[in-house]
Amino acid sequence: MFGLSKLFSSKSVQKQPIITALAAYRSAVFAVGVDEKFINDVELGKDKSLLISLTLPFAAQSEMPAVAAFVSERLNQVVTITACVALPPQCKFKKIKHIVLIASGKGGVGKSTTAVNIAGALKAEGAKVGILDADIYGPSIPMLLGLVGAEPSSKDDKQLMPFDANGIKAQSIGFLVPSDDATVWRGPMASGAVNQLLNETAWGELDYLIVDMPPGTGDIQLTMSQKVPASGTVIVTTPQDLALADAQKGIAMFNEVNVPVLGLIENMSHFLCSHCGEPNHVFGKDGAIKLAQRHGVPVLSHIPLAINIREYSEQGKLIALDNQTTVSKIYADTARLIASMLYYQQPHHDSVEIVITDD
Ligand SMILES: Nc1ncnc2c1ncn2[C@@H]1O[C@H](COP(=O)(O)OP(=O)(O)OP(=O)(O)O)[C@@H](O)[C@H]1O
Repeated sequence: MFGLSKLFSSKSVQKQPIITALAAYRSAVFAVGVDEKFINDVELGKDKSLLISLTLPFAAQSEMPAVAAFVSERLNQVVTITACVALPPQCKFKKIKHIVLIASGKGGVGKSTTAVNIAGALKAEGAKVGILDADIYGPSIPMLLGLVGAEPSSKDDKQLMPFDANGIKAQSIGFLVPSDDATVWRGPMASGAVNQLLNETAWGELDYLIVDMPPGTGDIQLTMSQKVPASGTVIVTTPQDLALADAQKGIAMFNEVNVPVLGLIENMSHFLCSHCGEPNHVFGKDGAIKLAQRHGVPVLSHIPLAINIREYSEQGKLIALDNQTTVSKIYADTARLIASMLYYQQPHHDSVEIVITDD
């Protein structure tokens, strides 16, 4: 997949400076540069510009213009980079490469809004994406994806067909169970229902399945996080002390069940003043950063309190897919970071060899 056979199809291209320039690129997403094994082909255009084609092992297409600008400056030549996304073949569950839980210590912090927009942003970054709404207390994914009233269907009476929302495959516990029933559920019952939904939906091939978890850190959430074969979890919090205290419980819970915490997302982090444009930290400042530092996890993003996030949600549209908005860039940055962390945490990289000598 990442072979070098087709690499440098144009004989007149000098390969080493290109490899060196790509390797020197740095960002939070490409923290160790763009590896030469991602290069698919390099061609010289008629106008002497370089056309580099990459196959990325994680969803990060929207970063290519920045990589191209960097390489272009280094080589003093016009550079265009195109990229497709093909994750390494290992699957976490059936044909699903990664399952990512989106969780929160308390309700109402914007977990579901964040989950659908991360799913949308990963799709926009070139990945095959699904979303599973496991929030038995208040399944809101159907509303957020404009699927209210949709009826689940089955092709063969064995597997449920997922819904298609903007190319994202979606399934919700809300389609199957009235939410009033959920108040009396115990952990094993809830996690059994979610596992059934995970197992009995015809997801097909997915790079990332985002799971919108029920809020909180009780028996239900604990059992679910043990049972779903997740690659990692992202905890959504708001900046208030109470939300942060609950987010801390979330980190402890996932540590207990050995699900890696990829990071925190601080939602409703600040409000941008419509008059002066300055960020106003209505609910407090730096709390998420301090919490993250205490637990050795990163803050993946600070998402503002923005009227258009709520408006898009209420219309069943994904703001992450509207690249005219400032907010969509934040979701895109977050999605690329999550994708990159999932790739680099897998044990398929050349390990660093430590050599101990006598001198
Ligand atoms: N960054 C934001 N800016 C403005 N409004 C937001 C933002 N994030 C979420 N909201 C709004 O806050 C409300 C709650 O969001 P959401 O349903 O995603 O929260 P939740 O944490 O999933 O809730 P629950 O605990 O009930 O599942 C919604 O009206 C949503 O549109």
